[in-house]
Amino acid sequence: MKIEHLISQIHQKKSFLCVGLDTDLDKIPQHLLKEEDPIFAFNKAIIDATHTYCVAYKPNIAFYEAYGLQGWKSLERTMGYLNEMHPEVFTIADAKRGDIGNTSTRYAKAFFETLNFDSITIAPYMGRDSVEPFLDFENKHVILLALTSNQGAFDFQTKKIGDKELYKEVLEISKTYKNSERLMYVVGATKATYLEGIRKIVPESFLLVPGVGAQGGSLQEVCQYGMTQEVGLLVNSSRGILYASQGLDFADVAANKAKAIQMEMAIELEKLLQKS
Ligand SMILES: O=c1ccn([C@@H]2O[C@H](COP(=O)(O)O)[C@@H](O)[C@H]2O)c(=O)[nH]1
Repeated sequence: MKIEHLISQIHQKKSFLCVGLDTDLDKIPQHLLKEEDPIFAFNKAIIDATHTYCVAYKPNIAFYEAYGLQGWKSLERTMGYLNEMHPEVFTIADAKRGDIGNTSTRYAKAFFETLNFDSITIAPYMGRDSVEPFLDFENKHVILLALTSNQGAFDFQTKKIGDKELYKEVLEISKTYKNSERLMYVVGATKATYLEGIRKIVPESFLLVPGVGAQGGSLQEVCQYGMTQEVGLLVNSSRGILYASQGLDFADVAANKAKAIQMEMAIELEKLLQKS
């Protein structure tokens, strides 16, 4: 998907919400377990209920790989459904891959060609030749982990190399990669105040921001420090939407949760329009 298409969706839907499809058989409503493919049945119900309130879906691949071949089939069906029924939504494979070049190319083919995702999350640790193979694909995007939402982010990402923190080096150096205009970055909502500094290095790049909802990050703070003229944000919520109810009404309750976030986003987008 072209970035202009994503931006136009954000303005049309007044939303920059990404719904995380972290589908866990231990948490989905019991009545779905009798379905032939419970993961897909749950995802389809969630997509049908939430697609008007969000612009992106992010299946976290771990939740599918955990169920082996059946999980992978459910992921394929979910992507097939999204591509056919909602081709306007941006899709993110939260896979956190990255390896030596020829291996990265195979990962890229798996997620961009076989599964037809628009983007994939990548760990930057193996450097340029592990990331650039993913950047070879036109209209596909690489979302590089910069400053993650978890506590462990402080183990390495904020440590200084010389006078600069590692996550800032990731941002600076990755801008020199071939096709770097296809890069986006992950920054946790729990690290919202860091966004001001991050925007000095990547003023226009889209940021995928997980960590609102279950992890306690603030949408308003993320917007205050991270929003650009072109919005530049995709804010993810997974458990806060998916598992708000485990009863028969789960999809309606998920829709209400997504709508509540979308309405807060509409206010932030209105503020942006007022400023310009
Ligand atoms: O820094 C990161 C990077 C990825 N994630 C992923 O996002 C979702 C968050 O789920 P919630 O239920 O909304 O907390 C999940 O798939 C994580 O693996 C992240 O949280 N932080």
